[in-house]
Amino acid sequence: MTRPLIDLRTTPHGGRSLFAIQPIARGTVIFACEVPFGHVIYKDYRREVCAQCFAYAASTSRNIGDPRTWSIRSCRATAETVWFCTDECKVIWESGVIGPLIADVNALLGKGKIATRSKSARDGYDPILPNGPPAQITQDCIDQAWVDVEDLVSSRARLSSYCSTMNLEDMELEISRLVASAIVQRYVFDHRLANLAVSSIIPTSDPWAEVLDLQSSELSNVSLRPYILAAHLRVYAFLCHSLPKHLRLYVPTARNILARDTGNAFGIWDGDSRDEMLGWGLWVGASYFNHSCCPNVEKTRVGRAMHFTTSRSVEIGEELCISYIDTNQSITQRKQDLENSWFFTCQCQRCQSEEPDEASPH
Ligand SMILES: C[S@@+](CC[C@H](N)C(=O)[O-])C[C@H]1O[C@@H](n2cnc3c(N)ncnc32)[C@H](O)[C@@H]1O
Repeated sequence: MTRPLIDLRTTPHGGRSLFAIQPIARGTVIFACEVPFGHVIYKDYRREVCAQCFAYAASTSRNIGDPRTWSIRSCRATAETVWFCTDECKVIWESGVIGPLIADVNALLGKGKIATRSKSARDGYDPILPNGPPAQITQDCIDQAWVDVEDLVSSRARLSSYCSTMNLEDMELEISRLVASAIVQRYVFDHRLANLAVSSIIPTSDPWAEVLDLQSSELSNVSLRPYILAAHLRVYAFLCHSLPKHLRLYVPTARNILARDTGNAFGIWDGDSRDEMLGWGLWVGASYFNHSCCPNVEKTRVGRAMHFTTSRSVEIGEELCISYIDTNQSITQRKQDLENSWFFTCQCQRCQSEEPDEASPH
């Protein structure tokens, strides 16, 4: 048996993080997470992204003469149509349980969205948070807003009436699809309908326990962008309304997923040059990599999997970090990006040693 290369430890500066427990040569794959626990491909890309391996038809790495959308597809009456790059991908997807179930659910969400759009509220008033976001965001007021929405969804009649006038934005529908796909995976796991190959750093047999173990950024996210609270509550009400009965049982877990999505999700990019972001997903086991502005690990998407490879040789005891942002930027820009999108102040060695540059004039 090979000795493990990495270990999860608590740091003084950035919560838990991964460390090398033996010297590691450059180019070593130190961790691979095979499938996302919940993902979404943006609406505009769905005909161009293979539902099985996420290959992008209009990728710049393909020949210009190639068709820019896929032609192989799966279309069942109950499901949303999905496209594939090859017959082989179609066979793999159709023989699985999760993909077809997610396509069924997405068809329901798509119908729900059409209904809500045609009757959308005109003045932006939303009874879900009637007084708008709280002036001072605290954990208590977020908790209270969730108690209030719970009250709304507890009555099927009030929920239907609310959903028939709600104004669900396109991005909120995408978030609903991500949450719904995670709920499907939880359902599949609980009912032992398929083996979930979710590789983890923390040994546990329950992928849902892994999701709950991820760091929540609910308070920091809502504090920085108060409109997110209403968006999350709308997504929740929409899912309570639209999901089939056997999945509705799991909808209360939506808050846990929403709280952990921002801060742990990875973009699904076209290739490593990050030309286009096609969607995003939660590769749960992979979310323990901290950020460094001088990283020693590179993340690569290989089909549905995320692989993590050392970009230089690493000594025993060294922290293993990826980069969450473009590290070719100035320290001011990096700091801003990390604070705005990831809600933390970077404590990496490079940021500690670099002098702050002149802030750009506004
Ligand atoms: C994807 S999680 C990484 C795992 C996380 N440390 C944990 O305990 O679950 C991202 C969070 O880790 C922390 N973090 C990551 N990189 C950091 C850094 N360079 N400096 C400070 N905190 C960092 C921040 O709290 C950030 O929100």
